[in-house]
Amino acid sequence: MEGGKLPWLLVNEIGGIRGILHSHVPFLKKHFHLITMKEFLEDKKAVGKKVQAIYLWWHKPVIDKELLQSLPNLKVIANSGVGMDHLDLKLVASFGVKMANAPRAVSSSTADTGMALLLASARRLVEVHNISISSSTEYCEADILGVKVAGATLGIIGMGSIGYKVALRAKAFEMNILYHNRTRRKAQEEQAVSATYCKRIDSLLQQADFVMVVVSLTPQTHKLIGKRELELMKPTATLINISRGAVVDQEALVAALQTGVIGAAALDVTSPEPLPRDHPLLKLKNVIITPHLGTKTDKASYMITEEAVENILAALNGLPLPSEVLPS
Ligand SMILES: O=CC(=O)O
Repeated sequence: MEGGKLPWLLVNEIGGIRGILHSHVPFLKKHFHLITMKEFLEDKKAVGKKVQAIYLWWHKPVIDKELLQSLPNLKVIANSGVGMDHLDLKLVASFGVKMANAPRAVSSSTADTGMALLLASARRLVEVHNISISSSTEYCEADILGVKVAGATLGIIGMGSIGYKVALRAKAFEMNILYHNRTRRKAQEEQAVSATYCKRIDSLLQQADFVMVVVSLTPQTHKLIGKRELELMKPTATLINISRGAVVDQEALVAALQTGVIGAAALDVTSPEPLPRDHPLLKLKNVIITPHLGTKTDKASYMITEEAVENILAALNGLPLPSEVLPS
């Protein structure tokens, strides 16, 4: 636990289910003395005084008042992703601690996840995979007919950097693109991806064959897609969620899928994650669920760590943080 002159960086653990990746350790060690939660808890007082930064790896460790109180020299918390809904931003700021996220690193891989879910749901990849590996590989064509993606309409709710990259991909798949966003994108950006702005979410929901939710979770977007919104969608439509589970009213979604109000759902996020093993969503044939795959690719996850290091070093050197997040 020596540490030398490098600043001390607290991480949840190294490797394992909730730990930073082993492959990132050499890079992190060039800049910091790494300390894990386990080491911190073994000698809270001595270690607590030395920690200047925390790197949150997929929401861990949990930041609460008690932890903040035991780290008197903490200057900055960097998050391994873009969504900050798991952090009490006001609480952290009240300790004079800065916060940063990693918006640059995540957009392409998260957009790929959205597109992968769209295609997998449209072409029923999970169902047909199961047929292919079952003992009887016979099937009736009528049972595996999918939805033609080219010419179908995709409605993107939330046209930030991830939504925009989804639109770029959807354009290449010859889809018609509608989007809804608090603020309209510039005309040249709309033209670049051939997207049409819908001021009202309702009109997007009524027209789309695929609705993809890409907004951040905030008090305003909590249960943005509820019973009313699902009922506006086409009975053949698919809902894809790559934002946060709580943006969709999950009970209403289960009912909509069970009763044919909508056709299918493909969810990278749920509430909670993972779902309890007896959850009705896990029993539906017209649902695909992935375990918050979002950004999880080799390059994106390394870039996230690079972005975190950039932010932490800026904070420790009293410089502006490239991706500072302020409490609203
Ligand atoms: O969930 C992914 C992120 O917050 O970047």
